[in-house]
Amino acid sequence: MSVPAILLEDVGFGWAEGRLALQGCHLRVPQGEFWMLLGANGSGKSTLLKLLAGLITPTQGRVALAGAVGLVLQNPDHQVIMPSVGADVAFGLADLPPVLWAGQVEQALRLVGLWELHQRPVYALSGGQKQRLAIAGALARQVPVLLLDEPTAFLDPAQQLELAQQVQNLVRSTGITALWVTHRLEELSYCDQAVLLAGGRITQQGTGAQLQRYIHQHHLDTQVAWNEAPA
Ligand SMILES: Nc1ncnc2c1ncn2[C@@H]1O[C@H](COP(=O)(O)OP(=O)(O)OP(=O)(O)O)[C@@H](O)[C@H]1O
Repeated sequence: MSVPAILLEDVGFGWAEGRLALQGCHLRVPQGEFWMLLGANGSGKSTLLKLLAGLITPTQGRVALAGAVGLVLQNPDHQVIMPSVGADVAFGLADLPPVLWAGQVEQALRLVGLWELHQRPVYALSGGQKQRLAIAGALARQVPVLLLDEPTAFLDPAQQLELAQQVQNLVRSTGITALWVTHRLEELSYCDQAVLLAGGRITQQGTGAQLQRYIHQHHLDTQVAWNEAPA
């Protein structure tokens, strides 16, 4: 079996003593696939992404990744910091020799369809364009794994599905692996596989359509907190 892009083996994590935000989590995401992670408020989605991004370390178990990760946050205003599109992507490459910057910036912006706007001020971008700029920042650093934490939280429905489609295309065209956290069932149509988190445990895995069906059949509301894993 080939080396997965993301591997969790029996992972647990507690923010506070005696209470685990994640427990017994097993996950194996093959390289070059687009996966989604779904769960109610407080189910542990952000905690899991923080573990994968290396911001916290597991209390139990093992996390292994194919390489560096790029993290895309809910609100692009928290990570897009330079005044223009091109400058923002170049900023993330500051530790590379400047001779490499131009090519990598152009390639990354072309992949997200923003090259024509590389001189545009960031304040003149739409919400969806800003999220694509944040994704370009990660692509320019040539990370093998992209983690997206509710990237559509601030987008209207049309931009929301457009971004999901664009990430699906990006995964197909570049071979990068993406893990996308969401509350929104309609986004599941774009992923290769999805997993459901409930009460800190991964309780279901399947295609987007299978997860949509499971959630409807069990009358789960992914916007609302359930403390227990569903039966
Ligand atoms: N920095 C923190 N310190 C203490 N507890 C935390 C911290 N971050 C999260 N938690 C707790 O860990 C549990 C899981 O939270 P987490 O933010 O991972 O859930 P989530 O599924 O991402 O929720 P949401 O959809 O609301 O973002 C919750 O009980 C939460 O209160």
